[in-house]
Amino acid sequence: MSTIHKAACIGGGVIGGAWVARFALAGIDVKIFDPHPEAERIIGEVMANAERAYGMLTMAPLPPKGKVTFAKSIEEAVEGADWIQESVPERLELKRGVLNQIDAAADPKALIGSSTSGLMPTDLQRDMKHPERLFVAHPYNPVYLLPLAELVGGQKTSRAVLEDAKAKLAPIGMKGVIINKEIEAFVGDRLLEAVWREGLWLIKDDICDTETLDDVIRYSFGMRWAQMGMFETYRIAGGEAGMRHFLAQFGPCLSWPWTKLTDVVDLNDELVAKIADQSDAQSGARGIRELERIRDQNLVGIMHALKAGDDGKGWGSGKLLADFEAHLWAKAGKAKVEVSAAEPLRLLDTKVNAAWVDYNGHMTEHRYLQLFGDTSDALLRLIGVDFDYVEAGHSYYTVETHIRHLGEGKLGQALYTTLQLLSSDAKRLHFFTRIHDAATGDVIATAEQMMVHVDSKAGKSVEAPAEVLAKIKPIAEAHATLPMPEGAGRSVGQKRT
Ligand SMILES: NC(=O)C1=CN([C@@H]2O[C@H](COP(=O)(O)OP(=O)(O)OC[C@H]3O[C@@H](n4cnc5c(N)ncnc54)[C@H](O)[C@@H]3O)[C@@H](O)[C@H]2O)C=CC1
Ligand SMILES: C[N+](C)(C)CC(=O)CC(=O)[O-]
Repeated sequence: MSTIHKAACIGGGVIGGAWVARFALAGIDVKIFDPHPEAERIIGEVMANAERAYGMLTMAPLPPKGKVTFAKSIEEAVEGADWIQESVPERLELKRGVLNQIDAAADPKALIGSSTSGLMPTDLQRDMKHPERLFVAHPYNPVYLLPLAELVGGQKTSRAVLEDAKAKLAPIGMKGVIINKEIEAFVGDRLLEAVWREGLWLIKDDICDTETLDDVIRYSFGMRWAQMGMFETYRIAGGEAGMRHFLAQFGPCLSWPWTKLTDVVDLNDELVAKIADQSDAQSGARGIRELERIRDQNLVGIMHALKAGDDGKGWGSGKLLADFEAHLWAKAGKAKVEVSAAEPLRLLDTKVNAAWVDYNGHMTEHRYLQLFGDTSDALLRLIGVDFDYVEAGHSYYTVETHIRHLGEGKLGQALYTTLQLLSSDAKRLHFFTRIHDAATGDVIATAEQMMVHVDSKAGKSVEAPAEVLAKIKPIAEAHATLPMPEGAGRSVGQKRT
């Protein structure tokens, strides 16, 4: 698999800082050059929000975080890098100067991506000595969560470079889409600019205020667009006759006065003040980092929902997340778990993250089940029941769970889980899992569970194969000597009088 070994980020503002987080959280060392006097603080804050978001996004084993260092010059930053991402302000002359400097100092084989939102790559690469490796890699904010990068080549960009860039983005959880032809603002910003322009008119003409306009988006088509794009959505809107009927019905609207798109609004001081004041009234009570955290948590929730889409196969960005997680599990290899007769298996280490906390201010009940499920998944991987095994048509299904809540999990609290095998046979695994407070070792919850080995295609229980049973045997033998856990075999309730 084609991978990035070392990255350089030139410019570490809103977008550059989030590229740094994307690279570092994928385990890639990053060197940054940004002359801003507060660059380290700003990137540190973006990094903290990104780490918080990844804590919510996935339980898959992220690689050790890449080293993030600051260079004193472009030359120092790009030394040894095989992917260099330019994210300086959107001014052609400035970008050209920076890209020429990168080009002169970098390894000639290093890929150079520009974050530009709309400048043509042909214009950017004009004076470069190795222009074939320059392309636009246009991301979306926040880069560490939104997976898309539009890959756009200029006249001198090699097609192989675009393909290589696309391949190198996959292992960091991103989807590179190669755009056929260069055009200002590419595809995404062409669409966004159209909506933005129309929005400015609606505010200027007092049709609505910024809050109403945002509500119209987020309670309606904004939700649709997260899961299907424009054409698939409108195909459904055409009813059983699909897109042809949709076009026949709504095509005539194109000639109605529904849009002012051909007129550009005059963004004068008066309109700027009007929009800024309305935006302050709408969102000014919260700081930008707080808004970022709210946005990130919502985006994570959307991706989780989409991961379960299409009957669990995953859909759109959720399917991409599932693929990324499978890649992380495969890369991490088999976890080294100590099988001992002295204690249960320690299978999972985690922290209570913000999305797990409910209105009572502590970890909400279904997150306990999630941790118990993640722990039993870790047991299954240990005995060879991994993604390939499940794909081939067999698995273990949970048939019974009894959870006891003995303490609280608070935001940020470090936890670990342990699992004791109580009994097993050719079909069944019966085990007892504890969630511990990592600081004290105290048990805050337990679950007793039974799993049955199944032929998932036939939909019936069957005996596990010899190689799986052979891996269960040493665990069963070791755990046979452990005392029966307090609480095992309990049922819910009190005696009826
Ligand atoms: N903000 C957004 O939503 C998006 C922005 N982009 C693109 O990303 C690029 C950067 O935009 P933002 O991050 O929003 O701007 P920004 O203003 O937040 O950051 C730009 C950074 O570049 C630094 N810088 C200025 N001159 C430099 C130089 N000579 N060498 C190194 N660093 C230098 C600045 O100190 C600043 O930290 C632009 O091309 C923009 O079009 C792309 C997608 C979304
Ligand atoms: C406003 N913008 C043109 C810089 C936006 C983008 O380029 C993409 C995004 O994140 O919306």
